[in-house]
Amino acid sequence: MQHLVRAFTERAQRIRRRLDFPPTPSTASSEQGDNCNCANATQVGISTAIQDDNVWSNTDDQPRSLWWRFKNIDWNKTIDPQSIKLKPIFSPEISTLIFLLSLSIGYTYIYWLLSVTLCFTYNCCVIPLRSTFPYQNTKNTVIWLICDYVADLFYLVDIVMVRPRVMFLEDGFWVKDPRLTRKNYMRKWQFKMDILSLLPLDVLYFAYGYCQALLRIPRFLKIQTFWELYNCMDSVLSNPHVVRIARTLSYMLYLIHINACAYYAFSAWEGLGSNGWVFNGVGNAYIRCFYFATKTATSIGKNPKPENEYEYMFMTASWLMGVFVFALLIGQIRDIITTATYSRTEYRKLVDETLEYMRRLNLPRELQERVKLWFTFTWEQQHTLVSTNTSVLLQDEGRILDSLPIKMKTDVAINVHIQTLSKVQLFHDCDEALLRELVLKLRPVIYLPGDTICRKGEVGKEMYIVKTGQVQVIGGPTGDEVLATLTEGSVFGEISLLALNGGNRRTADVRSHGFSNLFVLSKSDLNEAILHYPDAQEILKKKARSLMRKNAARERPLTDCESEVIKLAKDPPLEMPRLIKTVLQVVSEESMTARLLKYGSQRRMQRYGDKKREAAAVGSSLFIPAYLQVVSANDELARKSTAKPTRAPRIMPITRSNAIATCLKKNVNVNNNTSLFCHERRVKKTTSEPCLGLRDVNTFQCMVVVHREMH
Ligand SMILES: Nc1ncnc2c1ncn2[C@@H]1O[C@@H]2COP(=O)(O)O[C@H]2[C@H]1O
Repeated sequence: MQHLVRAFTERAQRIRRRLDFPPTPSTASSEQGDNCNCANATQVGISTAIQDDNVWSNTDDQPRSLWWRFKNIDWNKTIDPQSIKLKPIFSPEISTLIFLLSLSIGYTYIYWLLSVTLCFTYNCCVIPLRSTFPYQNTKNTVIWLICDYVADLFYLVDIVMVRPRVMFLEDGFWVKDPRLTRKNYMRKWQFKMDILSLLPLDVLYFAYGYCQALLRIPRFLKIQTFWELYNCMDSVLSNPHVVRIARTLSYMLYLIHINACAYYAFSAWEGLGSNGWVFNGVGNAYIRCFYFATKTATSIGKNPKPENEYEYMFMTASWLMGVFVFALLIGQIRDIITTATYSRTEYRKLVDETLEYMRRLNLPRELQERVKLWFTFTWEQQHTLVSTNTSVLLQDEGRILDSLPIKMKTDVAINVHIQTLSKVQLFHDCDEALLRELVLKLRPVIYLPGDTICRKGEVGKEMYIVKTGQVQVIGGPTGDEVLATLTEGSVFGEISLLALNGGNRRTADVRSHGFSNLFVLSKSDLNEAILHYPDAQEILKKKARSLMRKNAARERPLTDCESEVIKLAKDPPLEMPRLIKTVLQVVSEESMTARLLKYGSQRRMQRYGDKKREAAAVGSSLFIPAYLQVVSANDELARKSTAKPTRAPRIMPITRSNAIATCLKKNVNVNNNTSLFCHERRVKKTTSEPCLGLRDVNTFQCMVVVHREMH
């Protein structure tokens, strides 16, 4: 049961991990076999790791024995040095076996490096210690020798089975062929050093005795593995500064360790306690000597005074090491910490400067508090300073990403914002290329509760996407009605940007409801991006038009007939040429010639004839709606379109009673039973809504068309 529970937990964790790394658009292409290119190498690595994961953790959920796992190791498989993700060790069995098994699985490569590095560290620390301090004696020699040879075994396995199988890059491609990887390893300097590191000088034990640990000094040559481990950890851990500090500290500690060993060796050579400078042999020798070495290396002082030239030389060398090497290492640690805390330091500086500036100007306390709140919230949300005139990826850390190729930068941006962008309906329907183009232009901005994001009537210069939080669109006849509450993934501010309202003015107030995190897209960026994507333009426009219609309906209550003014369209009908008038005078009005001249074509003649008959039936003039425009007194949009008719017909809802009132004003004889109609074909071209003529009892949509061509 326990095994099953563990297996399920691991599976859930694996799936969660995969969800944490949603595939970027480029992933798919990068997972295609061996011929992947360099840029996608990391993704290949990760995907390999995921596949390899299955070997290790029973895809069919059957508990596997260690023996089964061992049997199924593909010893010819190459190791991907990129797939070095640290994974929890999910097999609690004997750790050495895990290391052995891990040889066949790329992603545990880092564990292998760790184990070889531990052996290397053991050798580095123990060889000088045993050579100087009297810690090896005949009683414990066997234990020391066992430890030595276990470490040597790891070295050997590494040289024979691991190193020759590590993949390498050639001409931008990963080489996986085991023969080539072996050759590549044997060509390298590392191979020579590794072979030398296993030089069996231990055979000289027979001549000089088992306590000559110094004979193992070639084991130091395995230092490459130590460096490789740190490099891997640097790229694997989310906080590489810790690794860097650890590495620098380990150098410092090792220097002190060597110094302590040297001090003891010196003291033993001169005779323990033979003068005031040497170690007096009291207490734990290693701790006392380490203490002495630390004081000297860090130049803290209060060291015993040297009494002969050799001691002076020793102290001088120790102090020099303290001044140069330690100063260098401590400087490195300072740099690492400065880099790690750069963002926070910059943030603090900016906050302090801003608050100081506001204090100097004696700005209201409330405003100062709001600014402070904004800084705090922004920091908590983004852990970076948001510059208001640069894009998402051109902020602090983004500036560093600037050196990346644009495609990679887009991948990073998409990954960072994938959750929000996937909720934007607009991007669902649009071309993926547009999304990639837009994502680099998005700029994050935070609003506090109650902040006005845009005001009705302002010139619209930006469009917004809600990342988190809620914003309210305020409008309606009274101007304080909440028209809509927009949540994550909603887009607003596009109407004025696309100039769909006949101008570039905002059509509503938009206010932040709580704390809201938005993406801003400037007009120029939007225009530049959608220029080549007419579909996206159309989607945006369609959405904007539907919003405008909704707002117009809201702002013009159906019962309010008084607010509507009716006037004749400005453009006079085209005048008939004089020659045609003359001909018409001489031919009969009912003749075909006269009718053709009047209507232009037989089709039009027939159509107009039908309409005329229908109009005559209700005693009205022809094409009432075509000559009229209904303008709401408070509808700015409609007034604008009167001044400058657009090519697309404008369609506005009015009540049936209004339509009748309009007709009566124009001396058009209609009553409640009258069926009104307009130029159906034109209306249908631009809308799928039913056009005028519905015999609805109370209200109906009267499509009033204002279009030059209609006259
Ligand atoms: N009824 C509505 N529902 C949702 N959003 C709206 C509504 N009316 C206006 N908006 C949005 O509010 C924005 C205000 O600025 P714009 O006019 O540029 O674009 C507007 C629309 O994006």
